[in-house]
Amino acid sequence: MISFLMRRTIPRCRAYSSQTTSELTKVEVNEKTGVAVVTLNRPPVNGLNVAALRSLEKVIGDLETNKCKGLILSSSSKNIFCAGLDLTEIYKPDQEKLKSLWTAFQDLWIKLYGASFPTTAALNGHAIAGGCVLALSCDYRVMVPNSSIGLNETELGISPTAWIIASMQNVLSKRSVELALLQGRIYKTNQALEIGLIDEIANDKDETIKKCEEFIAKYSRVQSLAFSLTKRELRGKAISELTSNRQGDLQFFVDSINNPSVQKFLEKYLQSLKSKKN
Ligand SMILES: CCCCCCCC/C=C\C=C\CC(=O)SCCNC(=O)CCNC(=O)[C@H](O)C(C)(C)COP(=O)(O)OP(=O)(O)OC[C@H]1O[C@@H](n2cnc3c(N)ncnc32)[C@H](O)[C@@H]1OP(=O)(O)O
Repeated sequence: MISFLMRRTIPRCRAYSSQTTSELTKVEVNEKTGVAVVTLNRPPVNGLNVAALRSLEKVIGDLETNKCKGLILSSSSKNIFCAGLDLTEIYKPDQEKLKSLWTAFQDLWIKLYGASFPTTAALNGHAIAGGCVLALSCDYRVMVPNSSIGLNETELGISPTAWIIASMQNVLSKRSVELALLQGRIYKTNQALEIGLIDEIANDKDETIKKCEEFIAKYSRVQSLAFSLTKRELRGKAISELTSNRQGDLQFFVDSINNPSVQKFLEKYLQSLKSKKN
């Protein structure tokens, strides 16, 4: 359990106190503001396996319980926010693990997208596929230059489900969503800003966090209850639709991943990622 100690005399530079809940997700809470920096920590690329998804979901649940004032999602990697689902878990998958993976991803999205406090993504690097979904589930995105963000699922041979489309529709125009999803497009930082996929560019990781803090501070005069009820009104429909069709959504994912042409693509894709270094 994360405890919130509001010691107002703590100097600014020491305000964040480390409260590690797991090696996979580090949590630091600013004791002055009640804002939590949650850092994804699964090297090398923060690939999302069941343990990583569950760890982040638990942290968000704890932050809810402790009436967190805001969340800044970050990464311990130098140049990668998150490379999406762990591809090794969806290539030649164990069927039970595959189901657990998608169920954990659904659970995490429900918590993050529906969080009752302001949420931000401090994108210190690439945010691809599931990594982009994490960013889109937040209320605000700040990214460093020369990084990539987008949903490349159609390139992988799978199609985004309704709740993922809803997350993108929340942020982009209908036209931009169509182009982004149908083309499986990955955007560079400046292109992402142009279409509204991110909200701001920052020079480095520290600045992404500072800009996220500034965004969250804008809510200091807003009543927490009004904030959470309004957010629920805005986002509740997409969440309810997933909640009432979790099994169907899971089956669609499992069938998509088991499709032989998707498996064939994944084999080549993984090889191409590995051979980049040679
Ligand atoms: C309903 C049915 C459809 C369901 C899905 C639809 C909904 C969509 C929503 C969510 C989507 C979920 C699916 C996914 O998330 S699948 C994951 C897709 N991810 C990617 O395509 C990203 C692939 N990676 C990259 O492009 C690059 O690695 C990059 C992140 C840009 C970083 O590049 P770089 O800094 O050059 O690092 P490397 O490429 O050398 O990578 C370092 C090592 O990490 C391995 N790697 C990379 N990505 C992954 C990954 N996602 N999972 C596991 N491993 C990964 C890479 O192979 C290198 O390994 P090694 O050091 O052993 O060579």
